[in-house]
Amino acid sequence: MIGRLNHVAIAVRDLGAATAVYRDTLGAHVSQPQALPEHGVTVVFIELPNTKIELLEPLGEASPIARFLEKNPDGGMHHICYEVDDILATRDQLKQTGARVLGDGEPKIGAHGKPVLFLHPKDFSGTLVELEQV
Ligand SMILES: CC[C@H](C(=O)O)C(=O)SCCNC(=O)CCNC(=O)[C@H](O)C(C)(C)COP(=O)(O)OP(=O)(O)OC[C@H]1O[C@@H](n2cnc3c(N)ncnc32)[C@H](O)[C@@H]1OP(=O)(O)O
Ligand SMILES: [Co+2]
Repeated sequence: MIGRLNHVAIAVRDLGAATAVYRDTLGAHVSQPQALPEHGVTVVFIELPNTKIELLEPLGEASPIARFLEKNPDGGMHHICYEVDDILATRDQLKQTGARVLGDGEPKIGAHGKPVLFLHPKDFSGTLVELEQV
């Protein structure tokens, strides 16, 4: 069902400051910021040899990561994204197991222009899971 690790996401209060840490302290190549108003976040991606790191900052009043940052003021690991071949078939299989698919259950287009879905952290060892169809 799940395939490659596409990215690990870290929620941050200040995307510029976090970008500077990864670029200047860790020597990473950081992409330009991408505002995703339909997802309530602004993101950058750090390409690593074997996967990507996504840094995300709240965008707008109804950001889904606002409460996470209230609980984790320094920021923190927010979600993990696995690649899947067929997101609708995977969703339907997961729903049959009782897993909760977040939102209206329909895939939305994510930062990579691909369909994504999110699964409730309470069903996956306290970890918010994102699925991206590749
Ligand atoms: C798609 C664009 C981009 C990309 O990669 O392409 C992105 O990844 S955008 C990422 C931002 N979008 C999302 O995160 C959408 C899915 N997230 C949600 O719907 C919410 O964040 C949700 C429902 C997971 C949590 O919402 P909220 O924090 O407002 O609700 P609660 O405080 O009631 O949380 C319920 C319960 O879950 C725990 N929780 C919340 N967030 C996380 C998390 N990231 N990891 C682990 N656990 C989490 C929270 O502590 C609550 O637990 P409790 O024991 O009841 O306190
Ligand atoms: Co993501």
